[in-house]
Amino acid sequence: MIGFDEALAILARSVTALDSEIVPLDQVAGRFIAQDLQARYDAPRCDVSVMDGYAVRANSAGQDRPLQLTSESRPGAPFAGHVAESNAVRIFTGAPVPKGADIVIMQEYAQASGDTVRFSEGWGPARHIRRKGSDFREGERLLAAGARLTPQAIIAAAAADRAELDVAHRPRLALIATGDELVPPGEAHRQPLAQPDTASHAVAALASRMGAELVLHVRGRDDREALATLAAQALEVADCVVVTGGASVGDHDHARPMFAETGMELLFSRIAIKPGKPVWFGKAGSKPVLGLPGNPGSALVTARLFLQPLLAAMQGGDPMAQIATMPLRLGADLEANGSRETFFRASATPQGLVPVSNQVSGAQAVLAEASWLIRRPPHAPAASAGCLVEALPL
Ligand SMILES: Nc1nc2c(c(=O)[nH]1)N[C@H]1C(S)=C(S)[C@@H](COP(=O)(O)OP(=O)(O)OC[C@H]3O[C@@H](n4cnc5c(N)ncnc54)[C@H](O)[C@@H]3O)O[C@H]1N2
Ligand code: MOO
Repeated sequence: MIGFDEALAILARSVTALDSEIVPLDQVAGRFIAQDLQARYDAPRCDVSVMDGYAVRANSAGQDRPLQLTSESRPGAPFAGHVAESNAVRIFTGAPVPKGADIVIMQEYAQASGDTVRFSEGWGPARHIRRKGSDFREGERLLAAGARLTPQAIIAAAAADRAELDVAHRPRLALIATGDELVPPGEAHRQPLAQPDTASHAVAALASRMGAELVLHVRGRDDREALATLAAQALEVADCVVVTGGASVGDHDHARPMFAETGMELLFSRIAIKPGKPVWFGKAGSKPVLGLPGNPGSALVTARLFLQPLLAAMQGGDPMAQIATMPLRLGADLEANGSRETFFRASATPQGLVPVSNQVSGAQAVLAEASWLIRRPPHAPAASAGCLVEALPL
C-alpha cells in the first residue's frame, strides 16, 4: 500500500491540462481560467467619493460660515471645475472628487439652504475618498492562470473589463457504476435484493460542481465482458473515466480487469487511507481512469480526495490546492484511528467540527450532515473537544 500524499503526487504528475476555449463571461462560472488576466485601467480611474454629501476643502468646512454651492458631481457626470475655499460641490457616491476638494462630508452633517450649505461638527476624521488606483492599477494581474472562476473571481474578471474569458475545456466524464445489485434510484423498493445506485450520483454531482460534463453515466453488471465493452465505450466518448465498485479483491471485482484490453497502465492501487483503501488509478493512453470503492461513504470521500484534484488538474488548476487542510477546532471528542491515515466525516457546528455518529463506509444517512473531512495521521490517538485538527471542506 502507498500513502495518500504519494498517491496524489503520482496523480498530479500524470495528468495534463485540456486545451482552452473562449467563453462569454456569463458562462464561465466554476471553470478554470487558462491565462493570467491583467487590468486594462486604474480602478478607481480617479479619486471618487465613498459617500453622498459635499466635496469641500477640509479647512473651510470647519469654519462657522456657509459655503457657496457651485455645482454637483455624479458618477459618469463629474464637475470639471475647481473647488475654491468658499465653495462646496454636491457629490454622490462613486462620483469623481473635483479638483481642490480634499474631503467629502456626509450629507447627514450638512444643512443646505438655497445655494449655500453649512456643516455641524462631528463628521470625524474620515475623508470618504477612494484614491485613484487604490483598488488596482492598469497592467496589474487580477487573476492567475489556473484560478477557479468563483463568483468572487468573476467580479475580478469583469472588473478587468473582459466580456469573454479563455477557460479550460470542461472535462468530459464517463461514469460507470458496477454491481449486480444496483438499480436506478426509484426502483430498489420493489425488489428485495436490489440496492439503489447512490454512489455514482454523488460522484456525478461532485464532478459537475468541478466543471465536468457528464457524457456517459451507466450501471454495469458484474460481468467481465460486458464491463469491458462499457470501458471501451467510455474511453471513446470521454476525456476521463470513473468506475465505482468492484475495486476490492473479491471474485466479482472487475473494475480494473475491465480495462485490460484498452492497454490501461495502472499507476497506483491500494492506498493506506480509511475510507478508500481500494482506490486505484491508471491511464488509458492520455486518459485518466479512476476506480473508487463502491461503499457510498468511501466513494464520496475518495471522489473528493482524488477526483476533485484530478478534474482541477485537467483544467489547469492546482491539484494539491484541492486537498489543502486548515486547523479547526473539534466540537466533540474524536476517536483514535488505526494504522491507515483516516478521513473522518464531520459536520460544522458553532462549537466546532463534530464527527458524524456513524463513520462506517457503507453508512449513508449521516452523509447529508457531513460538510468537512478531518484528516488524521496513522495511529492518531483520540482527541478531545476543543483540540485543533486538520480539516478540509467536503
Ligand atoms: N477481503 C477484503 N475485503 C474487502 C477489502 C479488503 O481489503 N479485503 N476492502 C474493503 C473495503 S475497504 C471496501 S471500501 C470495500 C469496497 O469494495 P468494492 O469497491 O469492491 O465495492 P463493492 O464490493 O462493489 O461494494 C461494496 C458495497 O457497496 C455497495 N455499493 C457498490 N456500489 C454502489 C453504488 N454505486 N451505490 C450504492 N452502493 C454501492 C455494494 O452493494 C456493497 O454493499 O471492500 C471491502 N472488502
Ligand atoms: O477503506 Mo473502505 O473504503 O473503508 O470501507
